[in-house]
Amino acid sequence: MKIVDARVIVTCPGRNLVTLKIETDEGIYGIGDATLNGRELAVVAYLEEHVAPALIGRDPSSIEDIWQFFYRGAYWRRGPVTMSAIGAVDMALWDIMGKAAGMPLYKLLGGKSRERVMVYGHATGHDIEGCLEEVQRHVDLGYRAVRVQCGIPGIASTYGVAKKAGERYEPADSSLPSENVWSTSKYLNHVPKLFQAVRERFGDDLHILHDVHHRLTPIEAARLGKEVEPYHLFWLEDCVPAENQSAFGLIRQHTTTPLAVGEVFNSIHDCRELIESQSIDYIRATLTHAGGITHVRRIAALAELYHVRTGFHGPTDLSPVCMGAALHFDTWVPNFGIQEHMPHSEEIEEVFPHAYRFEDGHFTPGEAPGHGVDIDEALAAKYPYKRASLPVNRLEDGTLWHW
Ligand SMILES: O=C(O)[C@H](O)[C@@H](O)[C@H](O)[C@H](O)CO
Ligand SMILES: [Mg+2]
Repeated sequence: MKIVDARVIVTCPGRNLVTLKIETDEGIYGIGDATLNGRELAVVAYLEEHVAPALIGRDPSSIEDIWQFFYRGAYWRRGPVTMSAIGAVDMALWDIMGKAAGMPLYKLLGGKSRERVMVYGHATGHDIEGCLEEVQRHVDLGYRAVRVQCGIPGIASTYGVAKKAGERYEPADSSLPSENVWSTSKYLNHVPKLFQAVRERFGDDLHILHDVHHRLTPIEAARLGKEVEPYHLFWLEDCVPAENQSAFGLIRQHTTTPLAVGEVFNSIHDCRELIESQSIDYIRATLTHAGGITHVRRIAALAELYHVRTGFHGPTDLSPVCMGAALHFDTWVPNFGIQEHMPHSEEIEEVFPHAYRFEDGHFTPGEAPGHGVDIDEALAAKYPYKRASLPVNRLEDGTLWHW
């Protein structure tokens, strides 16, 4: 089998999504997700100019060699643009090989380690009461695990809070970056009350997750972790920016609240120190942004040695193609923890028909060969690209902060 074509499809059914389609001389094709929220066209250019032409004529079953070719061969290693491009190629090749073998991807990877994949949903509200209503809605839908994010009194807008109750939270909300305001002290004074209220209303069994979105310093994160210990969070996510990985050691010394990190990581080298020092409990690097299945399974294998489990990033800015492939990976990977799930809009679901199904707080990847996600190109073409940027964040005195 030989690759005869590789094309990039950009569509915006409510948000920009980038898909790589690789076709073979045997009529089998595979697709991969290459979406990098707010920087989509950088990956498109990388794929079109530097990757697609070099794929033509190759044997799609040489997945490892093709991965190494684009990783080592670029000379300029790592980084979100390069690794998202490689991730899309890799996902599409595994899809092709699954289709050629007539097997769902999870079987190619080594078969089922579990019957179904637990996911967490997103409950957001402007205040604690609004948040509790949203948690209730998720519990009614069957979710066993819910991420809770609520507005902070005295701060006009904050990460993770949808504009209206029940609406999807889409951070890339304007053409150029919008500006949010942040106050660490207001946040730290308020947020423990949210978890207390969720526990009081929903009891001990519901898994509660929370995303700090990189905003604290290590000692502040340590304080938060300690204060919320009585509410037994499933995890506290991205409590500090992770460039300084040894900082997690300080947080760890102070708290037993489990820590999750890694949605912005794109290589095993970003994860290594955190995993080897056992400073984290869940690793969030996922297939699109971290070089596809071939690379992320190395990360998962390293993590397994240190009792770290997977908790893949799964916002709407990753397309159903990544979600489908991730659900196969989650079904197979021995050290699975949880999978993030932010439902895509109906328009997006129509553009990307898929075999995966939600039931009772869990997903199954389906039995279709490959990753089981397709793209309706004619429909995709009806939604042209629209520039959208992620916000920036400033402290109340105007200092630019982490968003
Ligand atoms: O935990 C999450 O799902 C993430 O933090 C997202 O909400 C990011 O903000 C988004 O992916 C940026 O593009
Ligand atoms: Mg996050």
